[in-house]
Amino acid sequence: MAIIEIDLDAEQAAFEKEVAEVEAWWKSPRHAALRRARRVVMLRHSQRREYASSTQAMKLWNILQEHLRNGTHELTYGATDPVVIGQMAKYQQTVYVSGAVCGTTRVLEPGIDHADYPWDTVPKIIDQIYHSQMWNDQRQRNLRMSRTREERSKMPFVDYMAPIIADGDMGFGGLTSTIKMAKAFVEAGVAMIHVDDLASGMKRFTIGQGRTLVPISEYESRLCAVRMQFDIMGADTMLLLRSDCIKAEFITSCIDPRDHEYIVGATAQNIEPFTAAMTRAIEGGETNPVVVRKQWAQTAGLMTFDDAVKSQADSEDQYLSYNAEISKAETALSLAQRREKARQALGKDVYFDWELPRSLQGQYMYKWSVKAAIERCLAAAPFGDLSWPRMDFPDEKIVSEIHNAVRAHYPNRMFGYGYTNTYDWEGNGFSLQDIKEYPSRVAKHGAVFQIQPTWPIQGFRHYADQCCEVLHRDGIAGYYEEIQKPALARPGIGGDSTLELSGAYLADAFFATIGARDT
Ligand SMILES: C[C@](O)(C(=O)O)[C@H](CC(=O)O)C(=O)O
Repeated sequence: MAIIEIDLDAEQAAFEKEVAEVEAWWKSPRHAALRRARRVVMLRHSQRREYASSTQAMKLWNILQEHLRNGTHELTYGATDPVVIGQMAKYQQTVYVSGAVCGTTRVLEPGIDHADYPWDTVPKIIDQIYHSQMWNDQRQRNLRMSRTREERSKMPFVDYMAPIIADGDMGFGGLTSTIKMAKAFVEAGVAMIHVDDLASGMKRFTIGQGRTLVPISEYESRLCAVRMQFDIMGADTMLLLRSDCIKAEFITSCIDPRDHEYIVGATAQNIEPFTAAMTRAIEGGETNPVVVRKQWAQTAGLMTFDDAVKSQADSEDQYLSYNAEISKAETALSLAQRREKARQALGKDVYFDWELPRSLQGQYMYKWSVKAAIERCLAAAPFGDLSWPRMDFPDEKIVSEIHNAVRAHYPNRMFGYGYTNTYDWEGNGFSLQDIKEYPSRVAKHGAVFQIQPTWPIQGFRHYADQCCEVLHRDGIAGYYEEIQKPALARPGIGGDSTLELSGAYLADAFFATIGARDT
């Protein structure tokens, strides 16, 4: 370590110059001047780096802006395998990396999408994918430039440098983990990540329990942490603001008044807390909270406070007067403020207790609504580039309602949209033609980036089953007949392109360039 004489004026001048550069950088259309340039520059180290993440983010930004202008959309798969991603580059403009897929297939201890995998799992996969993209790009360039112009005119040029969009889940716990995750993603070359408002480790798919949200304030802190880290690195990396409000059933805390309108309480008097019922049920051998809650709810009179006012008002006019009062509020009213307004309108206290339904883990019950989803999208909007009110069922009406409400404040807002493996198209009355039209319809509402994220689980299982059955049933002849021959016959898969795709000639090119004679 060298202790050196420093010119304080020069140090100050360099610092002020960098602050001015950051403020100028943030004047671009993509940046809301939400962050504090001086604090950000104070958090930077002295060696500035350029990141591929910025290059890929601007490439993605331009792709999505083009779709926004044209009312079209990018629809891509989740994927983690470099061979698969090499093929996707022929058809899709981007690559998505799913947390559920990584948490199931790329970790020592698999687990489906409780997001309980290590925070650096997905960034490391992005790093591997980005390196494979660069290798494909290098391989292709060497092959093309070893051919004549005439030959090249007949060779398809594949843009392997597809921007990668990654699942940052809920940021993996504390804000320092979120910051480290964001840094690792930028260093790996990601173009965009999404971070959501879910609680860590609270997804209980197997028992059918709904998702658990964190308070809006915690969600904002997560997003601010990610944006701050991008700014510290001077990276143009994009942030997709995901909210899982739709179909959420719980929230971890009532600390933020903006959530109070949606927290559910008991209105029946003299009932025992859910935790007492649950503890007794466990002692009796029933451990599924969904079963116990269903039974307990029958006598609890569960509803939001506003609904409790409506049910306990002595007249429609009393409730209308309450509703008129709360509708006038400029900011979200806390439960205490709602209680006061109800007391004035009804002339009595409204019985409502949101502590009674709390789970053994302390979660409050939550009643989602389109209004709640809109408010969360609006709270998050200043921190990122696209919004994604995640839903796992097709409903263009909800999409348009939320997107239009957000665009009333952010006119050119772009949106993400995800399809899950269990999308119940038929159950929602969709014909095949409706399904064909749906992505373009939601694109017209700004959903320019759409994903089928868990294809590597459903699709791979499907085709792996087919291939394994062929080998099991017909041996290598079956492999030859049903897989090898069709693959070799397919352009860009087999034949001499197998050699090209393998890139074996690249090593020859290295040796030829080195001039090595002993190979
Ligand atoms: C997109 C997602 O976060 C993922 O991990 O791929 C999942 C996918 C799924 O559950 O089908 C999600 O939408 O929550």
